[in-house]
Amino acid sequence: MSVTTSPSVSLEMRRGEGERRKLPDTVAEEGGIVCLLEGHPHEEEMSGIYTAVLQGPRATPMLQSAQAVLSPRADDGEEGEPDVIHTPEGSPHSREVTHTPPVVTGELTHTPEHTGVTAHLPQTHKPATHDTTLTLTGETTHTQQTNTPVHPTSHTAPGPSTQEGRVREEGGGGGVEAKEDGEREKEGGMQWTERKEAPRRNLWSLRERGMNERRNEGRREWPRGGSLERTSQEGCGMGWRRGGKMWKEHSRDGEVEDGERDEARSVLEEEKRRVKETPHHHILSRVLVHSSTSSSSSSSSFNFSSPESDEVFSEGEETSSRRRIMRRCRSWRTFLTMMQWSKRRQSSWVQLAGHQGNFQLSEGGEVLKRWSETEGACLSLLMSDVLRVFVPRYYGPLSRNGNDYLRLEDLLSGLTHPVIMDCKMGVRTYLEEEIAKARMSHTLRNDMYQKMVKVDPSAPLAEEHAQGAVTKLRYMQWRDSVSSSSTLGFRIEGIMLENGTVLRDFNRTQSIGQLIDAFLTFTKSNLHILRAYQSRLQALSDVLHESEFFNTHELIGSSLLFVHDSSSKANVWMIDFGKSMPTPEGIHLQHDVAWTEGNREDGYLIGLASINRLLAKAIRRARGSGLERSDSQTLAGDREDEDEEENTQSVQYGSLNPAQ
Ligand SMILES: Nc1ncnc2c1ncn2[C@@H]1O[C@H](COP(=O)(O)OP(=O)(O)OP(=O)(O)O)[C@@H](O)[C@H]1O
Ligand SMILES: O=P(O)(O)O[C@@H]1[C@H](O)[C@H](O)[C@@H](OP(=O)(O)O)[C@H](OP(=O)(O)O)[C@H]1O
Repeated sequence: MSVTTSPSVSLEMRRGEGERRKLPDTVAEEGGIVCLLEGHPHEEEMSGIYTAVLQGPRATPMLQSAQAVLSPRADDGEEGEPDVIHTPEGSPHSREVTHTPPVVTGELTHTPEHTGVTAHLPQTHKPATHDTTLTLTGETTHTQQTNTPVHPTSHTAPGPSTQEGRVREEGGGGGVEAKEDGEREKEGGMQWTERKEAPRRNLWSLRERGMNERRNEGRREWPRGGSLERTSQEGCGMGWRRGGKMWKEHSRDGEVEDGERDEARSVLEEEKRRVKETPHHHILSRVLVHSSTSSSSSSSSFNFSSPESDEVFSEGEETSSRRRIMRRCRSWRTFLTMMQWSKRRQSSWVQLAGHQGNFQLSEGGEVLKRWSETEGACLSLLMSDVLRVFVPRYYGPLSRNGNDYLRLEDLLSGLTHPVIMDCKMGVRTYLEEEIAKARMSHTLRNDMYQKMVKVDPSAPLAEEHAQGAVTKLRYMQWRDSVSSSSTLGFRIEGIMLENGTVLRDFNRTQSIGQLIDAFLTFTKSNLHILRAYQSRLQALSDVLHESEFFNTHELIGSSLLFVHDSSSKANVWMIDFGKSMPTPEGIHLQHDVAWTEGNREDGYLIGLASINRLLAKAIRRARGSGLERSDSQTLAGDREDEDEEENTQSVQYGSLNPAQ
């Protein structure tokens, strides 16, 4: 069987600001497999995961992301599965790959002189009777998410316009062509259906638009205080990783034929087994996690094995180590299968802080957060509060396979290389009820003792060392006191930089100077971004004073999520209401005064004011690097202020009152 993909396989790379590059020297085969041959001149830059846009009437939506590195070598092949690359002499860019695994035999020939790519495919693949064009974009874009119910919006647009399509959509013009289901099916005879609702708008779009509609939709779906609706008919498979175990749901949608699915599944199992035996690698593990999801799922789970671990794709990875790891992925067929099954949309989504395994990326620009009655109630109220513009949209609860979730707007959706920072707000991160509980029972936590010792071996008391454990309250109070929570009313939980590096070591980041440095690192001292944050926080501050929700709730353990991307737009979101409680009758919180047990004050506004103050200082310092005379004088003045503040930073807004 011979299949021709035409007119070309083009691969567009978008990394960094405005950088776009077409890289035509790639190899593809039907089904959306794209690989970059080892030694390809762009191999290094191209390493990464790319989102594929399948086009053409018979393009099967089998691939949504692909690792654009393939390093099969003759000597890497397992017995019975030789992978051979022939490099025609004198033709550095042209290679012939002959693949002869036991079950699948096939051949891919790439002729860069021509625009076409010819693929001789094994019989196990479905025949393609029409031309197929495959385009990869090396960036995150939610519009390509093609879980069964979602059709790639770029179906009628060439790959490079994928981004443009999204931008048009953001602009509110609805520029992306969206055809009705029937039309699509007629057109291509495809088995997928179009999701009529346009994919989620971008973070930066005017959020008011459609908000009421959404809210009403939310109300319809789930009356406040009502019970959870089962909405598993959404039918999207999803994987959830918990304690290293993966369970799967399988979609009812059968894009991939059963035989193929079973076969691929067994190959996948084999690969998982093999990967277990190989050292963990960020890129590979991410690919594997993705490919472990059900075949027709666009959902995926992220597993951050420890707060320090960083499974985010690291672009700073050493090339040779990348190659080494990818070589371990040596079965051509397995690799292809992994790619084919990697059906989730590509996203830079990361869970920066919080409980591991609490989130899943879902389809349609949503994330699923593990259900919490308290958080659900807060989000419900917030959707009709003035604060709603600062809160991810809440689409109601969702039950799936016996698990309940909150459906939330994915705040990273549509962003290219987002840069994010999570600041936990407030002068304390535990509820007063937790103090009462701690008094009743002295449950000891070894895990918290371990975390404590890791940060400061001298922190536990002799008794705690002896028992190798601490109470949760003790740990939480210690956490608040060694970070900037107690003194400044907020602390940095984590930062993800543009290149995917995740910084989480802020346990003891407490001084003004350290925090300003962190802000400058986070914003790369970009004045535009710093100012954008400042103005967003000012707006938040104004709205908080108007908010009924804020007036009537104690916000504990809630975060502000700072997000910007390469376009220098910046936004701040209020997230995590899992411990936000309605204040008892008769208590009216001011949010900007010190906490003493019983007054329930959370110090949220103390934190906000501190961040604002630090941003102002960071701005002055960033400006100072411009070396205008007046600025450098101000800068020197600032430094003195900071030193002074650092020395006088003993005010504890959270009055430590250990219960033990
Ligand atoms: N709506 C969202 N969109 C995108 N990312 C999100 C969203 N909500 C949360 N996150 C990511 O998940 C992380 C943890 O969120 P959150 O604080 O809500 O989780 P949690 O498990 O309740 O935390 P904690 O353990 O502190 O209570 C955030 O730092 C952020 O990176
Ligand atoms: O950030 P760290 O240092 O890892 O510590 C965690 C953090 O304080 C969480 O807020 C807390 O969950 P809650 O806010 O929900 O209580 C969690 O308690 P937990 O382990 O009992 O979940 C702590 O382990």
